[in-house]
Amino acid sequence: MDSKKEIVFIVNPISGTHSKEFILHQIEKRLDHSLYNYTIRKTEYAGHAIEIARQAAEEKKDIVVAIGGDGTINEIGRSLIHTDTAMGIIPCGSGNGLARHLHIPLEARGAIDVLNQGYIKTIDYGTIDSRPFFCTCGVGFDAFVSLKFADSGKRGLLTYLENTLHESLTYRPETYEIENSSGTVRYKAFLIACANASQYGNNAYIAPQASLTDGMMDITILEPFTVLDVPALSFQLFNKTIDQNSRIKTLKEKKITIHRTKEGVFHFDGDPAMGGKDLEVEVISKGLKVIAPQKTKSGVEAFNVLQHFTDFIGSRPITSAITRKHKELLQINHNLLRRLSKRN
Ligand SMILES: Nc1ncnc2c1ncn2[C@@H]1O[C@H](COP(=O)(O)OP(=O)(O)OP(=O)(O)O)[C@@H](O)[C@H]1O
Repeated sequence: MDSKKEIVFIVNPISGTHSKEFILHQIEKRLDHSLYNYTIRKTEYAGHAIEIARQAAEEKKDIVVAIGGDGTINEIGRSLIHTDTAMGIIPCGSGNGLARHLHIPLEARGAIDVLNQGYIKTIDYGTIDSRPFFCTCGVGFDAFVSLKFADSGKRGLLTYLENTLHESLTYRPETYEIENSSGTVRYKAFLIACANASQYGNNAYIAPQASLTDGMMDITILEPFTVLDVPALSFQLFNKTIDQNSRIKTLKEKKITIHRTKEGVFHFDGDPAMGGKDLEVEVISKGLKVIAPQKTKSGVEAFNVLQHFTDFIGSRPITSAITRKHKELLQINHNLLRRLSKRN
């Protein structure tokens, strides 16, 4: 009998901005073929990964690997929860929030090495309005941006930044009530993020204290702020200290209900969905097996700072990459200032 484990790789061809051919080549070259048999499936439409992963779990495959971003991971993860099939990740999205939280290398070779090591850990997941999420979900501005981003037809950090800066100038905070087992509190908020993992992706730590294995959800409430707060908030978002900002309130809960004044959009792992006025958000302890590095190296923080930088500039020669990004950021700043001055 063949004692090798069975892997199904699911490739989302539209995730992120990179070609997937290099990754497929690396799988052929680097995956430990003495341990694994594998098949590769490409998604043909949104939601396809849910079906492929469900079938793989029914067929008792050992591992389903997402080659995509958090949206692909969400589709695969929700078909694998409470099964014996583990999820692997070769990060290939625009943000890669879950992969980054799990310290899975962002380049294919390192991610394949993690599969070869085959260490399995079991993580929590959440649900919002009965839809599973693995990284973050929420209402308010981030849900609104997820809708814009889904409509834009382009992916990537820059598209996200453009949408975010553009929309933040006109977005108005709303009033929400958060109900937990001990009562209900009212907040005026720009956004409410419910986090299983600590970040949205791109090392934007909206809930720096969040753990994937504590059975709890970290809730970050961003109250109304002014343009003057933006630099500190942006810095703290990437510096893992946003919870220290005076405009931020934090809660740790297993289950809440968010009451809104009207129905509208919410997001789960960055994908938008429409929901009613009342949204139940809950964390379910230890529901998904994932393949992840067994130990994170000491000096992870130093590694991350370097990673932020290399992720940002990509693999181009440093000088040309900096010049290109610099020009793009100058253009964004220019547009931002133009809009701000128009409003004043
Ligand atoms: N073949 C396909 N055609 C169109 N859409 C697809 C296809 N396959 C998957 N999708 C959809 O693409 C969406 C985006 O994928 P994903 O989130 O993996 O990439 P990303 O947004 O670039 O990365 P991240 O979420 O990390 O920022 C998913 O929600 C999924 O439903």
